Amino acid sequence: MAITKIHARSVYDSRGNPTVEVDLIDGKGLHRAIVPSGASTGQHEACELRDGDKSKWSGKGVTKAVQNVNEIIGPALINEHIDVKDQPAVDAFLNKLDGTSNKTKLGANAILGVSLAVAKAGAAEKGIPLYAHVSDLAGTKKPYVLPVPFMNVLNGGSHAGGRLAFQEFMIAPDTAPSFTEAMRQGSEVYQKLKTLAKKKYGQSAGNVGDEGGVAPDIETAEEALDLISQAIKEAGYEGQVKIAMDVASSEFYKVDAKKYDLDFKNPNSDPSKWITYEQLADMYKSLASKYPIVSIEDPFAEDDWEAWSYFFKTSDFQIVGDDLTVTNPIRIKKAIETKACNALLLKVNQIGTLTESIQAAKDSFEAGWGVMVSHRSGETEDVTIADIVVGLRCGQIKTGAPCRSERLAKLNQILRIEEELSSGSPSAVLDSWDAAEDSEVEREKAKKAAEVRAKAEAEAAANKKSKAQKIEERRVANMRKKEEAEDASSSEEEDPSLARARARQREQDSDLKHAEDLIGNIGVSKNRSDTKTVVFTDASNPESATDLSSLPIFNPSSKDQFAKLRETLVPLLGASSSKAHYALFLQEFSKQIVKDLPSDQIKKIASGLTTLSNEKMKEEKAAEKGGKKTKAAKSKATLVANRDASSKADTTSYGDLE
Ligand SMILES: C=C(OP(=O)(O)O)C(=O)O
Repeated sequence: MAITKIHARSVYDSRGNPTVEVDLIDGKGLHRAIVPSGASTGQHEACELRDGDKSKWSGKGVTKAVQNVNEIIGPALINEHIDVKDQPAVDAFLNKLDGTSNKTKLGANAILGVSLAVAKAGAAEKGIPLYAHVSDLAGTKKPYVLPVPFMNVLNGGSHAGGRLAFQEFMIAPDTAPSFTEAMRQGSEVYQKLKTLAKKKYGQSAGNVGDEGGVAPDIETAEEALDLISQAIKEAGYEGQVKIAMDVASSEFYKVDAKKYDLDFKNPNSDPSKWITYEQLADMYKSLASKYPIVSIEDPFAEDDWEAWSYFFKTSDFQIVGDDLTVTNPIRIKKAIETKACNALLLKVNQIGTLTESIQAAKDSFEAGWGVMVSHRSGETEDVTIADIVVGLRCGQIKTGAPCRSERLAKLNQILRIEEELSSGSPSAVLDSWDAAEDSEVEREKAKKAAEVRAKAEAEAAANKKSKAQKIEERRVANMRKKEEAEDASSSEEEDPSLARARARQREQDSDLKHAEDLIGNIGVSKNRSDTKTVVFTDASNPESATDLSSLPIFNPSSKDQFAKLRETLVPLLGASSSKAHYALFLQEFSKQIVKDLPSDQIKKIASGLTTLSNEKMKEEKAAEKGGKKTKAAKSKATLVANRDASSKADTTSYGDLE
């Protein structure tokens, strides 16, 4: 469909600064994109063209970039007649038109606005959602992966006042069973945090920073992490909601001294307190040993490569490159080669076109890295990154706190996508710390597990059959005995009806005995209508029958009594955990013992099992791989939904919990 018009204008971002908005019109209608803008920008980012005229908007005007779209890019692109579905051709044309390596001639903000508007036009022409179009462009696997939202709930650094040097403290609800549920957990923790911050630091601590997080005037990372940990605990998500940090350390790196200044917002900062990268690395490790930190972004400055490689060698969590890699395939290549980090922060405006952003993600995946799609601190109502994170199957997004509409716009869009993909039912977490590219491995694992399960079930069925056969054999043998007995009694001239009754009784006794031998020695109460009575009979001493239900241990009512019951049963049952049929036994057992509970209680139990399973899987993976890739995989979260014909969420891995 031919583009008939491309028009740009200057609008405002969430900080009240001008930014570029592009409208593209074709036969399908209007397709609009608005460009975001960073504050802690990396030196190596593509050029954001600002007017620089201090008399207007303090030099932040974008009238030149707008003009470039309206007078150069728009007419040239319309004239070129490139198919809007062919994003690589469009973006290659835009780059050629600019002709510089960093988009300094036309401006990355001008180019990106057009690139994203074209992507929306391409999706509209195909009649599919933008995330599906992005997925087609990138050639990503299915099922789709909904991301874990890394929510920046406490703002510091260049995004807030106060003395705190580290820029972002995020919560990651990575064990939630769906994106919807992750949002609930995040929002509950956030509200708790706000209350706690105000209580501890006064009313103004509830004021929010650029990305919607609270911004109390605190000085150290420990203080921030203590506050967040307490909020997680009070919200009831201890052990479930994790923490991530974006240190944005380029902001406080002293290039000449080669040191980091944690007091960088103080104009009279004391140079004797600036620290080396080794000291900063020790600080991160010590924090990670105290708090559930799963991911650290920009721990070192953008060109302090030595520090990155040093840290990567000796740490065990996700290390994300932002200012270091700037979504630029050349810098990503260098980071891969020097083993500087294991995840990419993907910001579309750092590189300036959708095609190059897709390439950056693909290069990262290929190296076994994680990819976290990111907003900028200066944002707008544009939600394109929500579709990009789903289309690229990254599994992680950071787009601020669950507060301020420019942040929630993206999160709300993912809620809509989740609803669309799962037709209204919550999609399942297949593996909350599994990387998107690892899902293949997981599927293989699940297939193997299903085969093992099927084999065990077949064996169990075969065993059952042979027991039934044995009982039948016994029955036939008894019949024979009965006939012999009848023959004998008739020879003794016994009353035939008496002889038959005696033989029948013998047969019944014999059947019961054999059934006990075969099935085990737990007998069901003779009073079958009272299901609570359970009689245990010792096979070696049939006279000694015990009514288990009469024992006080099996009749608990207080918390302590239930604890006692648990302490008694867990080691008794757990002693068989290595046996072949234990897992099968537990599947049925757990279903039966919860079936009378209300659904919300069952859900809680299932969620506890999911958390346990995720932790186990992490351990297993770490044991299996034992190497660097595990770090990235550990910190990648996936909420997976399947866009098949029925649009149902893929919950296959939860079969066992159903
Ligand atoms: C989102 C961030 O902030 P900014 O947009 O200011 O770079 C970041 O540093 O990751």
